[in-house]
Amino acid sequence: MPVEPMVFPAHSRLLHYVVLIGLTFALTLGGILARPIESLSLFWPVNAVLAGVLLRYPRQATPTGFTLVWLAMVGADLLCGSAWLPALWFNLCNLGVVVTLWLLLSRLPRLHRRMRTPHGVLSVFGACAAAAIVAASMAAVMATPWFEQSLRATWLAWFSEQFSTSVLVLPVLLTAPSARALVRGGAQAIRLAPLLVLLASLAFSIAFGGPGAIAFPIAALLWCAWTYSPFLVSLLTLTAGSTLIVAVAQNLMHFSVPQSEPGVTTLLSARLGIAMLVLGPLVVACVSQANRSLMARLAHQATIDHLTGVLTRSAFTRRANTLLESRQQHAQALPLTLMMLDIDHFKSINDAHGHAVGDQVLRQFAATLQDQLHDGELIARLGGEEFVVVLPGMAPDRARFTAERLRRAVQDLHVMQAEQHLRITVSIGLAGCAADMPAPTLDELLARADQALYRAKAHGRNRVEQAELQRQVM
Ligand SMILES: Nc1nc2c(ncn2[C@@H]2O[C@H](COP(=O)(O)OP(=O)(O)OP(=O)(O)O)[C@@H](O)[C@H]2O)c(=O)[nH]1
Repeated sequence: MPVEPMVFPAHSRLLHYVVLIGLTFALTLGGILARPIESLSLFWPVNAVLAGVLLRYPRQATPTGFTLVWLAMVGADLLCGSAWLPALWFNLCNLGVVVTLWLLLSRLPRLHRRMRTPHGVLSVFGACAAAAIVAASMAAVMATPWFEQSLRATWLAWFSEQFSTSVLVLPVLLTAPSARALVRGGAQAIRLAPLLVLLASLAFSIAFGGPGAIAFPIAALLWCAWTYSPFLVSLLTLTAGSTLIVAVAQNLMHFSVPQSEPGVTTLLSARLGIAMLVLGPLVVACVSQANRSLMARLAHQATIDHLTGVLTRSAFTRRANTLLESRQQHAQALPLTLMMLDIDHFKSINDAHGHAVGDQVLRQFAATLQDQLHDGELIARLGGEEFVVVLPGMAPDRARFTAERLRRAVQDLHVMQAEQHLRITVSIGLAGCAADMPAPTLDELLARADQALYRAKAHGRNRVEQAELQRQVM
């Protein structure tokens, strides 16, 4: 889905444009001051950062916004002493990167644009390559008059720099969690081992040297990729990639490719190699994240009933069995009660008002029960309009009062339907064991509570019936 155009009040739009101009100006100034005199910078992250910001906050991605970005770049360049024509033209090349990335990526569905799918990661790589081709081609047009390099060498230098920088920088901005997600997620401990191994393998790459050494950190990066979030992995690929590029540029890794083709320098070859190297870890990071989310969703679906938000039958069975086993292990076993609850004449609600109203009744019924229960007490939906509650530490005689309270709360419940109040009642059967009695199995408890429930229905509904108390001594 493309990014939707948004309408904002004039003063808010103006403020956003001012922020965009300030950001562009500061980034460009920083980039120029950091680059060696009279040469192309080792990194020019301005274009990728601006594209990332505009993709995340598309309010200013308008013709006016792009023009202001260009003017701010030109202004910063002129301030640093560039001549007018090169400043205008080369910043138009830079703008070409921002606009191409925006045009190609803003049309992607959000999931792909935020690199949550392998398709998204590959699309970002493709868009970075396309943007680098646009900038390199534009720059090469003016290469001969302004550079002492050939057209081919200029094209290759621009392409390799723009491609590698975009591939390293853009994923950080696209995968960065929003402020709201950060607050919701809270502080989380991270496993340090993959990070430490990555740092060690980077140091080893530089110490060992040679062209093959740029691939040494790949194993550690893959370990990071299936351990950390895509955002953290993007930060690590940026750190690892830029460290290696600087190391190659400073000749710390002691290798050089023979310049068989004009313009193909050691740095250019290493830059392209390093850019391609980070593709694998980024894909792995997004696949593992998707896998983790899927597992969490499946676990949630298996545990929580989607309609009422209480436990499912299978989750209830697991937890209730654990409860009964732990009761058995105590020297002084605590009492315990299980209740079966069944809404009366629920079929007639469905028949008279429709299934959707029936669902609403089920939701409000479950919410009413949850309101009445305390921490540690279990509630689950066994199926249809039948629910079960377990009260650990409460003997059936006392639990009867709780059951009565639940019955009255349901009786007082008003479900609004087409401006009418719908009323329901519930029948409850309870069974349990007193303190120091042997723990019955869950199936036994359910069967006894079910018989009590049957009696409650038979005796006129909207009532509580209790099964015989288990009297056997442990
Ligand atoms: N709306 C809705 N209805 C459901 C759901 N699951 C089961 N039902 C309906 O629940 C009704 C259960 O009806 P019965 O078992 O005959 O019981 P009853 O009408 O409550 O009668 P008594 O239990 O004897 O008081 C059936 O009509 C089912 O179709 C659900 O998830 N949503």
